[in-house]
Amino acid sequence: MSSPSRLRLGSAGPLPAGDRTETHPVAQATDTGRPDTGNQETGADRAAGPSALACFGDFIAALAGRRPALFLDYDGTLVPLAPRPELAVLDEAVRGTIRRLSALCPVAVVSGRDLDDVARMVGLEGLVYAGSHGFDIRGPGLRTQIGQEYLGELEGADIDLRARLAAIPGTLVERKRFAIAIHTRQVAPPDKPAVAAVVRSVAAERAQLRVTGGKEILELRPNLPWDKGRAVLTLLDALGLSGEGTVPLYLGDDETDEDAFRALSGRGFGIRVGDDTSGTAAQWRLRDPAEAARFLDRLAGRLAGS
Ligand SMILES: O=P(O)(O)OC[C@H]1O[C@H](O[C@H]2O[C@H](CO)[C@@H](O)[C@H](O)[C@H]2O)[C@H](O)[C@@H](O)[C@@H]1O
Repeated sequence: MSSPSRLRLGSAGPLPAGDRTETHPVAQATDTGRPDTGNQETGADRAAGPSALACFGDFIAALAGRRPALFLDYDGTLVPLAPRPELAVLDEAVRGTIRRLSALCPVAVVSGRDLDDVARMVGLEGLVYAGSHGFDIRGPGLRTQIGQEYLGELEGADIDLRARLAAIPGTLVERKRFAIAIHTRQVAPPDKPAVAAVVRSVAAERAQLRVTGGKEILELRPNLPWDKGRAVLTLLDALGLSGEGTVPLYLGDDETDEDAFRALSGRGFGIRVGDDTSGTAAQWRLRDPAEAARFLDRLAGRLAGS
């Protein structure tokens, strides 16, 4: 993505209303390109929105000739979830697909991970990366950080959390520049409520921070009206991608990605990755990161041919 040099907090304005205005064709495997025989739809599946892979032709039709701007979540979307963050390594083939896509359309990676961490895991130059759930953004000619005045509070909370969680086996505290993740994936089920209680207690003592959730994770982040949705809307404006010729696509698997799905409602398309798509604001779905990889590969092929 080419980019201007400055972004400011609030430049995205308030989130759009949560109503969904798009209508979508009934899920049918109508793609005239490569048929995808492994993704048969069932009525139950369809309730969550059509598969962007099984219904690839419909998906392409919904773009209506507009150029996509691609926003990609990392964990659970580009890579399967792993027992620990450092084990969620991007497959080389997927890296190649993202590289190919970045030559065909704007691509940004929007992650809960620390900015440097996700940029290293993806390992591609020239993309826009938004780390710490959009609080920390970097791209070619582009740099912005939201909530620097909260860093002291985060530092204090990090120290408190580590001290108070040390006695609970399996707890992992991951410090990102603008957030702290407390992982419970390795914690014994009976101990998980105790971890949550500590996190909520630390947050209650620090009004500058708020708690958000995710898959086997609790996070503390600056108590600001900022999230992945606001970050994506701001990026669209800042990168000159707000015109009618561009359609933003956001792939994500988790509750923090729902902020982006809601923000893009009426303006682009959300694609929820994962089995459980109940309650999502996304209009499309993909079963898992493997399907997401196949979808992205197919999208690259289609964009290269068009
Ligand atoms: O926005 P994302 O890119 O999806 O990042 C969300 C969080 O992802 C990571 O945690 C998750 O993935 C881990 C590795 O697979 C898994 O062990 C953990 O249970 C998941 O919650 C990352 O470590 C966090 O910092 C991100 O906020």
